[in-house]
Amino acid sequence: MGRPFVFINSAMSADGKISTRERKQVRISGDIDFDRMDALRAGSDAIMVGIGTVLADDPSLTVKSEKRRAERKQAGLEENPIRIVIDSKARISPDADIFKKGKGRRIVIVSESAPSSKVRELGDIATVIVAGRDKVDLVASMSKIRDIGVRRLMVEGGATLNWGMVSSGLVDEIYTFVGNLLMGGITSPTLIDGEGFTEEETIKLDLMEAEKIEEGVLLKWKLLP
Ligand SMILES: NC(=O)C1=CN([C@@H]2O[C@H](COP(=O)(O)OP(=O)(O)OC[C@H]3O[C@@H](n4cnc5c(N)ncnc54)[C@H](OP(=O)(O)O)[C@@H]3O)[C@@H](O)[C@H]2O)C=CC1
Ligand SMILES: Nc1nc(O)c(N)c(N[C@@H]2O[C@H](COP(=O)(O)O)[C@@H](O)[C@H]2O)n1
Repeated sequence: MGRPFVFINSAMSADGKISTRERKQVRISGDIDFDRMDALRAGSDAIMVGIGTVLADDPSLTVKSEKRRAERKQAGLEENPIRIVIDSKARISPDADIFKKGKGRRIVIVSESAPSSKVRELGDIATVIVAGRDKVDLVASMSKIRDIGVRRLMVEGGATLNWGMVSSGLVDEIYTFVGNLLMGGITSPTLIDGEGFTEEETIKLDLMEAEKIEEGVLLKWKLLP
């Protein structure tokens, strides 16, 4: 029981947006920050994203460095951490890059409302976990993935999943690279969307680190209880 250590890693514009109003992947990080992200991936047991990110970006979530993949293999691990998608209605395509690129286990977490034919189809290429009735229950999901050995979980967004995780009290640390650009837009996704907190509910943070990287800054925050 319990849950893994959970951290969110994200890149955002100076005005707090993680993508533009087109909701497609935007290069915010430079090479150094992408490499830092790759090291975080390689050091995690699993990487998790929401279905919104899969539909928008079609990420592979693989470890890009050959050296890091080799080090994982030497340590008796799969080349890539487990890749997890939160997808209540099983909307992910079997042709998604998460399934096609790189070796390693894939998990799709669906709700009871997912069509059973699609769940069966996904069962051929991934482990399907059911948690929640209409929407994925994130608290139950964390417990289930902890039970299968995930101790360190990297969450790579997007905005709605970040909200779900933070508002459920499931996040320990947040790392944000703030890039030197402005995106604007009332509909552009921010680091954390969802319904938002009231003033009393806001979550206080402890700044662990602030480092200038290329033309931006990396901020590492710990969430306070
Ligand atoms: N700059 C960066 O670092 C990053 C940017 N992005 C950007 O973020 C955007 C995507 O974000 P967004 O559209 O918010 O999508 P998300 O990736 O956050 O996925 C959200 C979806 O997850 C599903 N979900 C299921 N259960 C839950 C739950 N309990 N809580 C929250 N979500 C749940 C919902 O779909 P359903 O009901 O169907 O299950 C929901 O719509 C894209 O524009 C992408 O480019 C993404 C990652 C990193
Ligand atoms: N750290 C970071 N910086 C950026 O500038 C970004 N746009 C992102 N996006 C994330 O990276 C995923 C792509 O992963 P693959 O290269 O396909 O493995 C994307 O889906 C976002 O999660 N991250």
